[in-house]
Amino acid sequence: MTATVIDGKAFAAKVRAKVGTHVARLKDEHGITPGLAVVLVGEDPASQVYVKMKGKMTKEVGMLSLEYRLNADAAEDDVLRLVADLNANPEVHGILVQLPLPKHMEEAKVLAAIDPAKDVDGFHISNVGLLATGQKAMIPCTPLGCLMMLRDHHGDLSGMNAVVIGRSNIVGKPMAQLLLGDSCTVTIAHSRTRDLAEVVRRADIVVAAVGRPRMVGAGWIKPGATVIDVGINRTDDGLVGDVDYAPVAEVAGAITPVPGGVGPMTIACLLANTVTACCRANDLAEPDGLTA
Ligand SMILES: NC(=O)C1=CN([C@@H]2O[C@H](COP(=O)(O)OP(=O)(O)OC[C@H]3O[C@@H](n4cnc5c(N)ncnc54)[C@H](OP(=O)(O)O)[C@@H]3O)[C@@H](O)[C@H]2O)C=CC1
Ligand SMILES: Nc1nc(=O)c2c([nH]1)NC[C@@H]1CN(c3ccc(C(=O)N[C@@H](CCC(=O)O)C(=O)O)cc3)C=[N+]21
Repeated sequence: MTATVIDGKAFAAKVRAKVGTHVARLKDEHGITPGLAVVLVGEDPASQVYVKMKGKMTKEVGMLSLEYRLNADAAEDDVLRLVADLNANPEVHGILVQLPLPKHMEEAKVLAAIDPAKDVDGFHISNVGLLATGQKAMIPCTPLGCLMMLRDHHGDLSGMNAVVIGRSNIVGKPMAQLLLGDSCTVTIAHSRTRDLAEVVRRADIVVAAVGRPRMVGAGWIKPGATVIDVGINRTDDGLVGDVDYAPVAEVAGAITPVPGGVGPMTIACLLANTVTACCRANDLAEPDGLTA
């Protein structure tokens, strides 16, 4: 048996098309162009690639794309001032500060400075708290993209056993919250988890967000389980996920590839969140199916 490949690239294109339709409607009917501002501090090559991809796709769906680049040795205050300007700028509906920030900056402080209504990453503690209490929030893009693919593949997720490997604030924890919100029985595993293989073998849904190339092997997977690979690891063999793809695909029921899985969905969800933020800011109806 070979797993169904969940084509994140194709799914992301559909999400972006839907976003584009709404952007056109906001322009035609309300004279509003949703705007996304991306802030990049420093010259990390991977971050530069993502920021470039984000800018290109933002423009493709008809939104305003603003990019701000600061030197790696910029002061934290420079970033805070820029964020304050963007908070006050009516053309900007979404603000993303690319992570990680240089070590001399306090990430939590910078994230807390972003207007929660413009926090399209969903990293502000207000949005984290709203998600945790089941209220309307901005949802982090990577977990949102994973949830969309899972709902599309399974329909109802209620009662399924989900294991999330990784407990970061940007992927693991919000992913677990979303799965709980869809009534999964959720386990969060991390570096101190005992007998990870045995924990993962109980899962109907596995989300791997670790950052260790090909860590999740075929022997960990319950036959027929759905495997979502969030990992992006650059190795000598090129870009690989946290899942040992070929052997796992022999056991799993469905699997996302790397590249072409979660990554493109992350960017599509960023655009979706920007439209959602723009609609909320203007008291307009939100498009269906673009948030959790
Ligand atoms: N496709 C996309 O759009 C995105 C992809 N990514 C990728 O996803 C991966 C995870 O990212 P992120 O959450 O930011 O990473 P972090 O490094 O912040 O978190 C990694 C998590 O994995 C856990 N972990 C590390 N080693 C092990 C192990 N041996 N066994 C079990 N758990 C372990 C850590 O546990 P502990 O907490 O105990 O240290 C931690 O909770 C990376 O490859 C990253 O590049 C990230 C964001 C977006
Ligand atoms: N504030 C903030 N928000 C983020 O969402 C954020 C961030 N900081 N810092 C870095 C991580 C990483 N991330 C990715 C986005 C797209 C792909 C993506 O599209 N990947 C392609 C491959 C691209 C390639 O070849 O490198 C794919 O998987 O098919 C990957 C990773 C967002 N992140």
